Amino acid sequence: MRIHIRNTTILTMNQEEEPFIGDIVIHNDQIEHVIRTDRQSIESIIPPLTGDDVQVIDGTGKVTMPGLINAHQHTPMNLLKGFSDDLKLMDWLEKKMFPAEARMTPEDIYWGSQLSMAEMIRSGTTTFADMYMHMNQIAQAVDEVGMRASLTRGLVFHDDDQGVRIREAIELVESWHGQAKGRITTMFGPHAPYTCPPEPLKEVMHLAKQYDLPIHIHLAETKEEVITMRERYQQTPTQYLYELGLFEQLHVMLAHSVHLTKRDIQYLKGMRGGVIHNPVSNLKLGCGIAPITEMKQQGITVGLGTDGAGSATTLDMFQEIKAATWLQKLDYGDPTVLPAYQSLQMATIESAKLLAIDHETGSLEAGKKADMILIDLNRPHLQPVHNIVSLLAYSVNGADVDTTIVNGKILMQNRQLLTLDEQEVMRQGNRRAKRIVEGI
Ligand SMILES: CSC[C@H]1O[C@@H](n2cnc3c(O)ncnc32)[C@H](O)[C@@H]1O
Ligand SMILES: [Zn+2]
Repeated sequence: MRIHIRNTTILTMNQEEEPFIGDIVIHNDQIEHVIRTDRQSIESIIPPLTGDDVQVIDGTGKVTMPGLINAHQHTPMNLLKGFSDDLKLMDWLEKKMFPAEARMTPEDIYWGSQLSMAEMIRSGTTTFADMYMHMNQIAQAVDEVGMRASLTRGLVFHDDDQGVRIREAIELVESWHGQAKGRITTMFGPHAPYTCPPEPLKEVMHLAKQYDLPIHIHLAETKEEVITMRERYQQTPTQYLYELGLFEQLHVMLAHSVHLTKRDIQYLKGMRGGVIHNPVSNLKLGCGIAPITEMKQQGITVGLGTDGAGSATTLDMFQEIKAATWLQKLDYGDPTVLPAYQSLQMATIESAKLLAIDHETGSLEAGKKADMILIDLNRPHLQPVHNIVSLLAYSVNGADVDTTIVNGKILMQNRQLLTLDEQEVMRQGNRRAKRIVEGI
């Protein structure tokens, strides 16, 4: 099966290549050709593609770019969006989220994750990293819907149930890593320094080494977290992880990383993996501005994620792209800081590096998996077209995405979702959300 996208504006996100007019040919799950037709006729490069096994997409007036990669998510939390706003992180988490999550059934998780997948596909995300519980249900939903995902059983350690959660984390890895035609990968997910004492954290690190898998963890999200860690361990949260050998031994994805000292940034220098910036969630919870410009200057990879819809309130990665660049400009009082292209890199190839799947996705190159989106520029807010990169970073919204393709399969075309029953997902989501939050 081939898909031929004709006469589109292509932004490959490969080594700072400028956008160009061309064609893309997808063969099964892979990109077969990315062809510049502004310089050569397509017929001089490949024979005409015709017949039943070729689907042609007219890309005229559309930009084709790599699918966006949301590197930090809690997909079922979409069911908790908007029920408790304007609270401090710890009040929000401990008084509202944890009690609501304790009421969630495996079916709630299945439908809640699909609600998020519908929103992500609609707004141009093709891959996400998830940390939650009942991960079997999320993996099942990923398999059915067709997205690419890195799945992690979140581990919050209480004395009583440490063994159960670790067993669930191992079961997820053993049952799902490499499944769904290779679209699912897995990691180990100790939740955060303040919920993971040294002994269980060392056990998780040992497992990650044994299975040769990365770690996904929250870090230094609030000032309060820094105070708590100083009281408990006389260390910053980053120093705590560093002293345990985490950055030396493993590929690690660090969500948030807002409150880092200069020395903390030195601890991260040279690490495998890097930092996931979550600017909208950090704004909404009043956490602060992560020092991502400084981290990037030190060679640390910085990707982008929304966090759960419970805090971010939307899963539109185009909002994160804007927030990321604008917050750095504001922080430095300098509009030249974090230019548009770098912000797009964070949402594509840099996030792919964090998920350790940059050999497969994150840029449009022959041989990579066919994960891409088409954005319709035929709208007043996207005209005139002076500069494609500027439009994508500063003017496009998720609702401008026309087509979403993952692993060579079209998940949305002309804004119609093709692999999930959107009405049923919304009906289930609404019904279940009401029951979960009642009385909390
Ligand atoms: C144990 S599964 C993951 C766990 O993380 C919680 N969570 C959601 N958003 C945040 C955040 O911004 N900081 C820390 N923890 C967060 C979620 O409610 C789950 O319980
Ligand atoms: Zn989170």
